[in-house]
Amino acid sequence: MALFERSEEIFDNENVLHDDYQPQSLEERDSEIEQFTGYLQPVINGAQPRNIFLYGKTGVGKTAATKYLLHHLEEDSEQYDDVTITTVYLNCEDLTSSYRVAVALVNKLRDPEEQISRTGYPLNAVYEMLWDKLDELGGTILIVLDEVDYIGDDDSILYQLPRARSNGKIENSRVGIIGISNDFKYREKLDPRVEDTLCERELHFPPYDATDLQNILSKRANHAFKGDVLDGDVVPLCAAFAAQDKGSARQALDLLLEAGDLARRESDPVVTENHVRDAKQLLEKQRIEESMKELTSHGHLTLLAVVASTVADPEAPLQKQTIYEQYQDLAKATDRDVLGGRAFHNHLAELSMLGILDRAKRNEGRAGGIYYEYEVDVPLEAALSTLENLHMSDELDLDSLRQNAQENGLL
Ligand SMILES: Nc1ncnc2c1ncn2[C@@H]1O[C@H](COP(=O)(O)OP(=O)(O)OP(=O)(O)O)[C@@H](O)[C@H]1O
Repeated sequence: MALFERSEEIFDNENVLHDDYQPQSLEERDSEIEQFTGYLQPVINGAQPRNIFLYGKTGVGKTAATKYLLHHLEEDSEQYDDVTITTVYLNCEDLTSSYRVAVALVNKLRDPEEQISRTGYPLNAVYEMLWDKLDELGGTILIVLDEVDYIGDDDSILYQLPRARSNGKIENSRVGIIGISNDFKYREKLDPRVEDTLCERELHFPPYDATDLQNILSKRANHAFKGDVLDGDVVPLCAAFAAQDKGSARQALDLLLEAGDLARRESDPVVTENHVRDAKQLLEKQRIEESMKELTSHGHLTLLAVVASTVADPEAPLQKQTIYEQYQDLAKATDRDVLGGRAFHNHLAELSMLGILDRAKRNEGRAGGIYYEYEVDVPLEAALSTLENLHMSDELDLDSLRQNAQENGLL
């Protein structure tokens, strides 16, 4: 008997729900697409392209809209003999300096046999190679720098590229940059000269609400699933969960895919609301586990201290001192050096930044000053089961913690 057999009950084409699938149409983004199209219009007119900056939280369609419009722009430009467009897409996640971006651009533009190595050249030499290649290509060259904030402070490329023509580095081509970021503070951090050029035109993508997400999901679900395998409340529930959280289409699609996958794994003929709820728990647990990998054992103990303090007194608002006392006991119980207050505070801040804890600022009036209250911002079950899977759980009695949590109605 074969170990693997093709299963055909649930999905028609599950790839449609994957992140890298490029949808044929974009739902609920009419006004953004209209504005974006207007910004790209000079390209078709054979004029100097605008530099465009797109921003908005993760999963709200910035990349999808860019790829969708550039595809149409290239296609529609074919009717004009005097317009040639080259588009280059770069995700800057691993490109944390101008040097790296410049090398990546040279290599994207050059043929495979002419690639350059990622080290060993002076920056100016790489820039020269880049100008030569851009000039050789001619026409309009649109460069998408996704996650542009990863480039960091060493961002001379963002100054050089848009000015390459006016500074006489290139003659035959017109270069336009499309920068994309989900870091709202990025703009403020830019050198004013870079900001002026990079953000010549800007476009904000707001989070989706539940109705938007329902429409996006329904369209995809039609292609992804076999007819009649989705219970009526599955798509609305995925949309509602994602809207409550971040308003991200990616999150909603992930949830729908995972729910379908669960139904398939359990050999159920229909995807139901329960699959969605189980999928949500599973994804949350995976997300916490992923984030926890970045933490040290003191970070793990800090989370455990918050969980233990919550279980001990579920109603009490948690301040740093209470959690710190729990943490000290836990660190001693596992034979670790106890961190000082400041270092401990940094762990609380990091857990908040990762979205595992919620940190609320409180103001005690004139005398008391400002302080923070903390609570676990993910399902307690997900936090606890993640902690139970860590090595150090052998050194601690997490069974009784789980039992107490159950007795207090927290699980
Ligand atoms: N309006 C939409 N219609 C159809 N699919 C969409 C829409 N918006 C987003 N998606 C889909 O959601 C997923 C995430 O979108 P996208 O990658 O464009 O988000 P993003 O805003 O660029 O996020 P990030 O900043 O994390 O890269 C993709 O699979 C995309 O196809």
